[in-house]
Amino acid sequence: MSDGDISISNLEKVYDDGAEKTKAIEDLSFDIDSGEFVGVVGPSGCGKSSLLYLIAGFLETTDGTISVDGEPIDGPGTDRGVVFQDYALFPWRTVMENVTYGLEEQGVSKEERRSTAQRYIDMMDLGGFEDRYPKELSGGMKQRVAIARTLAYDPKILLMDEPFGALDQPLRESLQDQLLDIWRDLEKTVVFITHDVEEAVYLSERVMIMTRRPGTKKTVVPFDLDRSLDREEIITSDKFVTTKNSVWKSLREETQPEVQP
Ligand SMILES: Nc1ncnc2c1ncn2[C@@H]1O[C@H](COP(=O)(O)OP(=O)(O)OP(=O)(O)O)[C@@H](O)[C@H]1O
Repeated sequence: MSDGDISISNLEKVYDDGAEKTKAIEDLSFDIDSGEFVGVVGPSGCGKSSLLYLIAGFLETTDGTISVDGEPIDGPGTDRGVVFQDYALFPWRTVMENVTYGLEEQGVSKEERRSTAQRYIDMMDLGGFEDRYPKELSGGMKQRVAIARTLAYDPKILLMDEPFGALDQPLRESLQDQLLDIWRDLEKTVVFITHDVEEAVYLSERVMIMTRRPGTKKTVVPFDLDRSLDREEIITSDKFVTTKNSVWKSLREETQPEVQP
């Protein structure tokens, strides 16, 4: 049985605010298998966030379809969880109350909510911080709360929009490794947007490079890193370096200003 696969077919997104139309995405087709980790990179403004929010069901497509497990999506659903760069926590709720939020919405009993939330709080190394408020936490901790909150309602698909973009390098690295552990243990499908080519290659099994706006799939680079190795061995391996260079070159073609004749 498929569980968390995504099929995107001839997707188009045009924003129309009445005065102006902006075509953000044009004729994008792409399939993601259940349990796969896919990185998405592309020039600024090429439609990466739009793509993610279309998959999330926050935005309506202008044309084309997005299906999850063969069913066209119809708005947001608990089969898909979104993690934003700016955490989007509820400031008036404690860590525990933030993490139980989705379960409250699902009508889960208080006892079960707390035990489920505790599992993900512990998984994200937040034990002892259950009663803290977001303003009392560092950026890395806030993002761990946001991830725990999303995992708590057990979506099959994690949609991540530059989730580590605001964090410094050591924190980014530790959250990247934590995310890889979660992905392996919980077998989620992950779509991960980033500006950072190294991050995309380190985390993913395939990277989709988008063209400049209107964004579409330029190319997809698949690779197979030896995940039994540690970070340093991976990022210095020939396969990693070659893959990173090929993604970088492809991206650069899209970000360089067009050559005038
Ligand atoms: N609500 C909106 N109304 C009008 N235009 C929009 C809206 N949201 C996004 N756009 C435009 O659509 C295009 C794609 O935006 P989007 O945020 O999806 O790109 P992005 O690749 O995620 O950008 P970045 O890398 O800078 O975050 C941009 O030109 C943007 O200005």
